[in-house]
Amino acid sequence: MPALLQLSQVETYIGGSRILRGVDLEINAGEVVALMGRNGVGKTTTLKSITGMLSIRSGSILFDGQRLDKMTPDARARAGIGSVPQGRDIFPHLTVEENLHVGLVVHGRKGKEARNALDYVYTLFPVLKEMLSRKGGVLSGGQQQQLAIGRALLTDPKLLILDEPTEGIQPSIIDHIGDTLKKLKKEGIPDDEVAVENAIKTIAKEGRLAILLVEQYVDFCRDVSDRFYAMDRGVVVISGEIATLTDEVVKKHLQV
Ligand SMILES: Nc1ncnc2c1ncn2[C@@H]1O[C@H](COP(=O)(O)OP(=O)(O)OP(=O)(O)O)[C@@H](O)[C@H]1O
Repeated sequence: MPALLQLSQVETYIGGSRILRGVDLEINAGEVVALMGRNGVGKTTTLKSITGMLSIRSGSILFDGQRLDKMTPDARARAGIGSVPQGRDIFPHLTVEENLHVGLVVHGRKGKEARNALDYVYTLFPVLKEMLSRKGGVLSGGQQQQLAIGRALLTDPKLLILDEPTEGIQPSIIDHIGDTLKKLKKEGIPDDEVAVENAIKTIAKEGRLAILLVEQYVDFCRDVSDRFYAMDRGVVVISGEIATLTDEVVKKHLQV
């Protein structure tokens, strides 16, 4: 079967600088793939090249048999690319319910189909159902992340793109390495992060959509992903099954 998403030799420029220098990456239907790498290597640029926030200069992006890189961002979303950008992008002055409805309205989902889609989101993120009338802006970082993922799911994507889903949930996790990480892990991680992690696992198990996530937190990636790609200076330097993401690989390609 051909891959759901296939980037071939993608080059993307920002303001005259060649940021992506020939990225090759594939995602199969139902797969969870982690895109990793140190700061500034081009992970977000890769995601933006897929969603259409940035145009590619050369190479190609195929999605579900279509040439994605020729399409507008809107058309890409309609083709089945759902995205939660860094910073989450929820509407702070709209309620949780209104934020979710934006996802439905944009994709013209109504009636029973809309209700079923909402029920699925509430099953994944029960906290959202309890907070329907709250304003998005007053939710915690982790709740906002759940809302943003929930809203993206309502567009019925075939591929969900998440840029740093644990960011803002527990900043210390990103800052600390080694022992601190292990200690944090042993003592348990907060509910919000567990909710996001469990949701990704549930989605993965059901195989109803594929997920591409950019994530700095290696343990989180090991937990939820099937495969990984690591980038350095605008290209993929190593990729493979998540079991091959050894500490050695992490040290060589991911640690600062
Ligand atoms: N608007 C911009 N103008 C100029 N350079 C930019 C711009 N946005 C990003 N860059 C540069 O492009 C490179 C890749 O950035 P990108 O955001 O893709 O990296 P990243 O791997 O996602 O890193 P991070 O983890 O820090 O988000 C960086 O060197 C960055 O400085």
